[in-house]
Amino acid sequence: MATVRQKLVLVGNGMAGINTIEHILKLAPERYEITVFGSEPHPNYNRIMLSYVLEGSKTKNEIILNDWDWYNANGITLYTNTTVTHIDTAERTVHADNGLAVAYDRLIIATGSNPIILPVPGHELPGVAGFRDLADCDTMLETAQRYRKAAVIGGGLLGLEAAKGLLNLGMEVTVIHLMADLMERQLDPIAAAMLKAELERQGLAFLMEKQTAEIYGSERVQGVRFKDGSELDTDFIVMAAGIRPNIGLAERSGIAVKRGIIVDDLMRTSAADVYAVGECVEHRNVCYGLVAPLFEQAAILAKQLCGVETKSYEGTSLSTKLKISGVDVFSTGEFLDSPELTVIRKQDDWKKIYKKLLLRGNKIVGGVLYGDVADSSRMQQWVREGAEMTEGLYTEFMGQSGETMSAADRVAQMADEEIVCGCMGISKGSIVDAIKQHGLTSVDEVKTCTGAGRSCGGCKPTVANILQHVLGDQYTGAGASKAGICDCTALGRDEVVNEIKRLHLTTIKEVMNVLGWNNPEGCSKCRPALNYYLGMLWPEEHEDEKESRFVNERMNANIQKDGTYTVVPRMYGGVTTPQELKRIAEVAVKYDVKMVKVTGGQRLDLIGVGKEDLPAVWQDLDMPSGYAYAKSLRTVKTCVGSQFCRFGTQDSIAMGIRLEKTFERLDMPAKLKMAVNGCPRNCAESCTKDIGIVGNDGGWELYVGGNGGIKPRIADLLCRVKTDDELVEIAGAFLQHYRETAKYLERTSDWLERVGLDSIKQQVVDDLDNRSALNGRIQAALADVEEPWSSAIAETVTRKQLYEDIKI
Ligand SMILES: Cc1cc2nc3c(=O)[nH]c(=O)nc-3n(C[C@H](O)[C@H](O)[C@H](O)COP(=O)(O)OP(=O)(O)OC[C@H]3O[C@@H](n4cnc5c(N)ncnc54)[C@H](O)[C@@H]3O)c2cc1C
Ligand SMILES: NC(=O)c1ccc[n+]([C@@H]2O[C@H](COP(=O)([O-])OP(=O)(O)OC[C@H]3O[C@@H](n4cnc5c(N)ncnc54)[C@H](O)[C@@H]3O)[C@@H](O)[C@H]2O)c1
Ligand code: SF4
Ligand code: FES
Repeated sequence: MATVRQKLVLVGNGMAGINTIEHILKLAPERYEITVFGSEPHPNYNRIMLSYVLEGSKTKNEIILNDWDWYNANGITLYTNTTVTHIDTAERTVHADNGLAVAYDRLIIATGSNPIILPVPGHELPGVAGFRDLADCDTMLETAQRYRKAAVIGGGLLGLEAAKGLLNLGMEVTVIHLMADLMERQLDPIAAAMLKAELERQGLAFLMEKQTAEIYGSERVQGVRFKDGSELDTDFIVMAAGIRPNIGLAERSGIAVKRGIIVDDLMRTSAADVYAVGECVEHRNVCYGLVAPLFEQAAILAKQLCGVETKSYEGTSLSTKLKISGVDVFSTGEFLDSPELTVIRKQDDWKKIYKKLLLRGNKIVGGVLYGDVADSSRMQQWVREGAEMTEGLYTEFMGQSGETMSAADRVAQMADEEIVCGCMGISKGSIVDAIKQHGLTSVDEVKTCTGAGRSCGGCKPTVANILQHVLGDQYTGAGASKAGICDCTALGRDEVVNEIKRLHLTTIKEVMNVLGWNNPEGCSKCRPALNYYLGMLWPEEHEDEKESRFVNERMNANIQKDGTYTVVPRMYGGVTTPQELKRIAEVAVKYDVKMVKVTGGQRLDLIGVGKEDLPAVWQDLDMPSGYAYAKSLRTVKTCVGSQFCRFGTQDSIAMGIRLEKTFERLDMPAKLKMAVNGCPRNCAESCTKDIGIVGNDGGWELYVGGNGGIKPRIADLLCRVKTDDELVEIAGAFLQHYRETAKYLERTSDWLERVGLDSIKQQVVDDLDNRSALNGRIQAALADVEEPWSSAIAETVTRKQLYEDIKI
């Protein structure tokens, strides 16, 4: 006879509660019939990642931790949009706001916290929001579309992440802070001042030591008035002045509460068989607001509920990292100087690096890092185990920082018990064991198997370094050819691009710092690749780092073996005029070029121009650059087509010119060529082009992925279209999809073989929403391109430095 399952009810579908259920499902999957109540309409999601949803580097779907199928597959009954209003501890039943009553044998309360909304006059006006859940995120995203000025009240972790998110959305943001120092609960005044200076540099404004007295406005928020009488005009206010444990339900139901729901070391509340976990809890007079302690509590509670022997919960020593790109700040344990503590400090105002350790007696009790946080995990370890300071540890801390060590050395030096993933409490040793035992080969596999990287994602670069350390050359995340990056990092191309997106990294230096590059300067492989990925991801924000480009792209001309250059002006669609030809001839004579050559792409090449003459040649030609040197659209070769050819069914010249004018100048992963033909006779040879177009009676055929170079490949038919506009739209979607998913230097022919024609068809032809989104993004990127020759002529400094070797 099957055993009857006990009824387990969870109130609160958030991170701590569901983490407890995940443990229970592993420990005793048959033990409970599980019911979950959640006030929000979503399945369990990663609240930490709301900061990334706000800044646009993650979608809402991407932050779902357990989707609807997970609940079904594990036989869990989930009531979303349903708030439990009362617990009858005598009847062992919970009652919800929709009239539902569910009996329990065991009950977990995991109701989290609520943001503190300052009860000042005007706090109920439209335009005042908290930042706690997906609904708040939606409010902020919508507001940023319609309004310009935002104020964030509270300069703690949440306030600063909210402020940076709103800034990235294009708002003017002022942070209003009560205290003299930002993040005064985690940082000392020195680190706080460095942080403020960096955030000001990134564009945030600050009003310090300001106490909000009133929010004013007639229909919606118009401004804030402070106790000192000063005011700030604003269209929107985010309150991020701390959180308060959500204890209303427990209190109403007669369960003992103070600031939080009181629990003992086994997470038991004052009511029989009722447990609590997460931010709603008060344990030994402490309420937590970070996931690491909550996950520790969850693991202990799950064991307790499954009858597995467990240690008791003794509290957690906290460490924090701010999730803002370009700002590396870390704090653990105690962080303020005081007379009874010994301070070890290293401050470098030029490199903007600050490190501090605090000792009570000789025991390490806390510390702060700013600018270089590579030592964070070992520092956390020292504090966690209450390590005694020794000569060896002192030299380790004051000497070579983890940042200047190679990644391999850093990982090799880590002790097995050193925690790599602070959120989930996972050590280097357990990651190494999992890699070896389960044959794991990627960061994602480590995440699925061990949980490391599942919360804030901050440990992923270290996980990648451990994979490389354990697997050596077998780790395919590394190595130039496979990853599209190089040996300066253990991360693969997709991991690097995803992290750039997730962390909103905007410069090459920042990528290398934040993602723990082995070689702090990078190399000739990764620098151009990163420059491309950054420009592709952030077309408006990224400032092209020209010094990271290959020489031909830096010079806007191809260098030849004798040190001279070639100049190829644009001839859209291969069409020129007598006037243009005359000018080209005059320039060729004036600058004594060595040869004038007709290229395979239907234009003219002036070969043998001296470097110092380049700007003058471009100026005299008065034609745009043909990009013959660039990873970009080179030529659009056209046949004669219906304008003149007897067989022509389509105007290939007009279409070729339109395509060239639409897509020229945009950076691509590799060089790119097109051809347009007026009929299937295919005189302009579409089959060997990245995009080859063939006209027929009913419209156009679009071929992709052709190549006529070292590795010839005949293009595949992508689709047939009826109108010119549809053709340009699909070409745009194809190009953007290629830009976003190809490895740097990967031609469309290799890319197509790798990702598959069917998948490309689905993304750029069949999925109309995606097609239009891709077009939106390529248009945004095209809006930012400029003509390089005229820019070089206009910028005197560039001109002198690059072409005349004059140091300025
Ligand atoms: C923007 C943001 C960024 C963050 N970043 C970090 C970070 O980088 N690192 C870190 O460690 N922590 C971070 N945190 C904090 C972290 O997200 C929380 O500590 C964690 O989510 C708390 O988990 P919890 O399960 O206790 O509460 P929650 O995740 O809040 O879950 C509680 C759930 O219970 C529901 N609920 C409440 N009452 C009821 C009821 N009566 N009936 C039914 N359902 C109910 C709520 O709607 C909610 O969905 C961040 C928080 C935010 C908001
Ligand atoms: N990266 C992370 O780890 C991260 C990110 C976001 C949120 N969180 C967590 O979410 C929770 C909420 O974050 P938080 O920043 O709101 O809480 P917090 O308590 O850490 O910070 C609140 C800040 O608001 C300031 N403040 C209070 N009253 C104010 C007033 N009237 N005017 C101006 N400033 C005022 C305080 O001085 C304090 O610095 C915390 O538990 C935090 O740990 C963590
Ligand atoms: S492809 Fe057709 S239209 Fe174009 S030139 Fe050749 S025959 Fe004429
Ligand atoms: S440190 Fe946050 S997920 Fe690993």
